[in-house]
Amino acid sequence: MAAQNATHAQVATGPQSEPDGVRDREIGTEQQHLDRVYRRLEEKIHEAEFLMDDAAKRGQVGTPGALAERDAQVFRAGVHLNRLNSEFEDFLFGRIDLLLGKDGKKGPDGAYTSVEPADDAVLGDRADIAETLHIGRIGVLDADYSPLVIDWRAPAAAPFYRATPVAPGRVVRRRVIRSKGRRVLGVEDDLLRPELTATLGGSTLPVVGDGALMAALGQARSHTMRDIVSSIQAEQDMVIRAPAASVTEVEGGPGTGKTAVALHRAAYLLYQDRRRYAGGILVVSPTPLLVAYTEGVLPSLGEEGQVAIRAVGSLVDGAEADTYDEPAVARVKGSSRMLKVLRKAVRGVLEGPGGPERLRVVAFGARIELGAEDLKRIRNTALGGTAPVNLLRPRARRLILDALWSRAGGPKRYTDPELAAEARSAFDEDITTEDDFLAFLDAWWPELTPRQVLAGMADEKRLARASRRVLNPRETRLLARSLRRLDAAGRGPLSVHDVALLDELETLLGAPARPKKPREYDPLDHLTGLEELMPQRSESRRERAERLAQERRDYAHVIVDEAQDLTPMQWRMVGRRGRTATWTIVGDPAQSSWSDPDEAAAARDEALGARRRTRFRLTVNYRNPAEIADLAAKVLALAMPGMESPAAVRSTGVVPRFAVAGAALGPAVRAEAEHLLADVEGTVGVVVPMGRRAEARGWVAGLGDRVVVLGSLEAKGLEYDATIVVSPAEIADESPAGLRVLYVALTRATQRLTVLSGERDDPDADGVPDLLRD
Ligand SMILES: Nc1ncnc2c1ncn2[C@@H]1O[C@H](COP(=O)(O)OP(=O)(O)OP(=O)(O)O)[C@@H](O)[C@H]1O
Repeated sequence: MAAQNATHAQVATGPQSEPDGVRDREIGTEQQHLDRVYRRLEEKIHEAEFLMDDAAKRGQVGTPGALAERDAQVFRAGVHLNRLNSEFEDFLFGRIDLLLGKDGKKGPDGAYTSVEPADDAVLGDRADIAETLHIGRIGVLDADYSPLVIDWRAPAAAPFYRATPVAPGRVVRRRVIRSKGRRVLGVEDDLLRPELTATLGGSTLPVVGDGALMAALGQARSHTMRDIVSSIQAEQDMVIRAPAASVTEVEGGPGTGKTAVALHRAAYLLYQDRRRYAGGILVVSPTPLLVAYTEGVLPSLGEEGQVAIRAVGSLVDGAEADTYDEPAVARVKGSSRMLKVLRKAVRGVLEGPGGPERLRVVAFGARIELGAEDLKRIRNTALGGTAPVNLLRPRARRLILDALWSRAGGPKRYTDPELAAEARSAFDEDITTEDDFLAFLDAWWPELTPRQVLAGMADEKRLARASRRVLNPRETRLLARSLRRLDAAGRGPLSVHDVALLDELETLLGAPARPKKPREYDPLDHLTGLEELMPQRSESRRERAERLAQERRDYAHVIVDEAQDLTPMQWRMVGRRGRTATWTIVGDPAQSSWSDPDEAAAARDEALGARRRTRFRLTVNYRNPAEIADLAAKVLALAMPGMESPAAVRSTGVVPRFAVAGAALGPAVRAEAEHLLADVEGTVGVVVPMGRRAEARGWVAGLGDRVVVLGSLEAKGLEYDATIVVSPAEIADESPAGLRVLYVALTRATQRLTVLSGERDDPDADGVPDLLRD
C-alpha cells in the first residue's frame, strides 16, 4: 500500500528485500490459515443446517407458539447459510502483525483493544510480534472463541486501514492477501516500522511485494464496481467509520473514492448497529446506469437487503424516469419556484373549466339548487383546510350537504333537536345515495392523481394561470410543451425532473385510494391464528395517508451520491425520505451539472435544516493516472477557477491522445474505439453530447459489449479502462453547466483517454482542442 496517505512518508517495501522462496513460503503460511478458516466455516454450516432441520421438525407440532419459533429459527438459520455461502469466495484479505498493547484488555472479537504499544514493546531496535490478526468480510471465531478472522468493520480491524508510517500505532506489518475460493494466490506487504527488526515466533518478520493498492488500481474495469475492502486508505477509512452524526458531508474531486466510501459506509453502519439501521438505508444515485454499476457492491460486503440503491428518477413508486429534459426545461422543473406553481395547479384543476356549474336535487318534494357562485364559495371554504386536497373531499361533501339542508329550509322545519338530527340524517342519506349526486361529486371534486395534475399542466393557458408572477411566459411555454409527452391520465415517458414534481404533488394531494389487494390465502393461517392477530381493519383515508407518510420516513439513514446534482425540488423529495434519518452526503461542486451550484447548495441547506454537520475532504485521485488528471485540470480551471484538483496517485506514462474528426465523427469514433479495444483489457466508454446518443450507438455497432456509448450527463460516477470524449466544445455548449459536464467526461478513464475534436473544437496543429490548450 505504497500510497497509504500519499502525502505522508513512503512505506518501506520492495521485492529487493525479498530473498528467493520467501514469497512462496509466506503464501503457504496464509494458505494454512485459510484452510483452518474453511474447516471452521464448514462446521458452522453444518450447525446451521442442523438448526434448520431441527426447526422444520418442530414445525410439525403445529401449535401457534411452535410455529412462531419455527419461523424465527428457519429465518435465522437461512440468513446464516446464505451469508456463509455468498461469502465463501475471497473473504479473507488482510493481516496485521502487532506489537504488545499498552494494556491487556480484549474486545468482544477476541482481539486486544489497545491502539498504542506498551512502553516495553520495543527494546532498542528490536521487538516481538505479540498479536496477529486476519481481516475478512465477516468475523469467524474458532471453537475456543479466539478470532480466526476479524470482520473488516470491527474496531479491531481499524488499524489495518488507518496505520501509516507516521502514526503506525501497534502495527508493524500490514499484509494484503489475495485469495480465490480456497486458494491463496498472493501476498503484498507494507512495513510500517521499517526501523525495527521484528521477530515472530523467533524468526525475523519477512516482507513480500510492493503494495496492494497499485495492483488494485491497475486492474481492468468491468461493467460493475468492485469493493475496496482490502485497500481502503486512511482518509477514506475516517469517513467510513465516522460516528453516525446527523449529517456526514464528504467532498472530493473525481476518483477520490466518494461512491466507494459511501457504499462501504452503509455496510459499516449496518454492521455497527444492525438494529438501528434495520429501518433501511437509502442510497440515492444520479442515474440508473450508476445504480446498475454499484448495486453489486453491497451484497458482496455481506449485507442482507436492508440497503436500497435507487436512481433519483426512480424514487417514487411506479415512476421510472428514462428521459432527460433540455437544460432550460430542467432549470424550471428543478427550481423551488415550482412549489408555488404546483400548489396553484392543483387548485386550478378543481376550479378549471369543464366542471359542473350547478347542483340540483329534490328534497321535501321540492327542487333545490346550488349555483356557480354557491359552489365556488363552498370550494373556497373547503380549500381553506390544511390537509392534502384529496383528503378535503369529505369536508367539501359535508359543506355541500349543509348548504342544501339550509336552502331546503331544514333548520327552520324542526324545533326539537333530536327530531332535527334524525331528519337531517335521513336528508343526507336520501341525497347521497342518488347516483346523480355521486356523479356530481366526482366531477366537481374529483379524486386527483399526481400524474393527472402534471398532465393538466401541458395546457399552456391553464398553466399560465398557475404560474403567473412565478415563471415568465417563455418558461411557462417550455414547461407546458415538455409535458405534452404525457396523455390526459399522465401516462407516457417521464423525465428525471418530472419525478420530483410527482412526489411534491403526491404530498399536496394526499394518496389516492388504491384498490385493496385481497390477501392471499395462506394454508398456515388457520393453524397459527394469524387472522386474529392481524384483523383486516378497513383503513380510513387519513390513516392511509398517515401510513404512507410514515413509510416514506422509514429510512434510518440516507446516503446521497453525487449530491452536487440534486435540484431544489429533488432535495425536497429526498428530504421527505429521511426526516428522522442520519445522513451521509458525498459530492463535488466542480462536477455539478446543475446550472447554479449556489442555488443547489441553498436547497440542500433547507432540506437538512439545522442538523449538525461533520465535514470531510478526500484529496487523492485513485482513478485517473496523472497524465489524464493534468488534462482535466485545465477544464477545471475554466469551470471553477481556483478549485484544487485531487492529486493523482499513479502515473502510466501514457499521455492522452488527440484526434481530429471534424464533421465525420462516426468513422473516427469507430477507428479510435477499435484502437482502444486492442490497447486495454476491459471497457471502453464513448462519451458524446446528449443529442448524439442515438447516432453514436450506430457508430460503434458490432464492436461488442466492451464498448459503451454514453450521453455526457450519463457518464456521471462511471469509469472505463479507456474513454473517448467526442466533441468537447459541443458538450461544453450544451448547457450553462457544460464545462463542468466536460470535466466529468474527461475524468472517467483509468488508463487511456482519447479526445476527438468535432466541428466546433478549433484544434491546433497537434489536434488539441481550444478548451484543452494551456
Ligand atoms: N482505497 C482504494 N483502493 C482501491 N481502489 C480504490 C480506492 N479508492 C478508490 N478506488 C477506486 O477508484 C475509483 C474511483 O472511485 P469512486 O468511483 O468511488 O470515486 P468518486 O469520488 O465517486 O468519483 P467521481 O466523483 O468521479 O464519481 C474506483 O475504481 C474505485 O474502486
